[in-house]
Amino acid sequence: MLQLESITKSIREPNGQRRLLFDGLDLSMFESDRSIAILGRSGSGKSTLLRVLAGLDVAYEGRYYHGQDLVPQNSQASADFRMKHIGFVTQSYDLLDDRNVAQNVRLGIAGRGDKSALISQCLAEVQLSGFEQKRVQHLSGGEAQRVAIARALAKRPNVVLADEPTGALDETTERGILDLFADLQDRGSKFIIATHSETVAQACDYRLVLAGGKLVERD
Ligand SMILES: Nc1ncnc2c1ncn2[C@@H]1O[C@H](COP(=O)(O)OP(=O)(O)OP(=O)(O)O)[C@@H](O)[C@H]1O
Repeated sequence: MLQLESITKSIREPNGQRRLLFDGLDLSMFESDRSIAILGRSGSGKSTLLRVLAGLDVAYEGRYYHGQDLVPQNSQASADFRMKHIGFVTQSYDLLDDRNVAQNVRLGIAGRGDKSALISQCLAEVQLSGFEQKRVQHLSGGEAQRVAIARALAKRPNVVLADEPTGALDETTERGILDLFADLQDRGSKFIIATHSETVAQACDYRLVLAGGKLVERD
């Protein structure tokens, strides 16, 4: 369903030298896969990999397929691809402070018109019914995380990418988010999660480690 083939990407270090971040990296997520954890030490490229998968970073060599289609490597076409197929929960949630919860979830839905029923349904899915009018700066970390997830789910994406989704949360809240992910997977959503958390990794079907510019399987 998603396939990265021989992805190569280099970055420029602060000292001006180029470093090979991805060195012929391959990744396959099949229709039957529910969740993949991407592990690896800090700086190994996990967030960059998610940005490539989201079509946000198109500066790479190699091929990225979504189904039979090659994912485009120009910004406008890859933005269309992302809007259609990918839900992205970033490390910092990226909620807009000057809008309420419903308006933030609305940002994840394409097209015009009243989407309030869909917004309420998405909020119900993350156990935030009734939060529509709440200002985002009044949310707890766990609630903000769930609004970011609701926004990612609103377009009914093929895949949800989550970057360190429980990094700033306590253990109980982390458990709640993982239960929510499991529930969403039961209902057909697929997840690729970059994480340092062993708890999150163990909750995923597959664990891959990003090291030396490639993904290798871990038990
Ligand atoms: N656009 C860019 N230009 C230059 N360097 C970049 C760019 N994007 C990322 N990097 C560098 O690439 C390396 C990988 O960064 P990335 O954030 O993907 O790592 P990570 O594995 O997610 O790290 P962490 O676990 O700390 O979040 C880092 O050294 C980072 O500074």
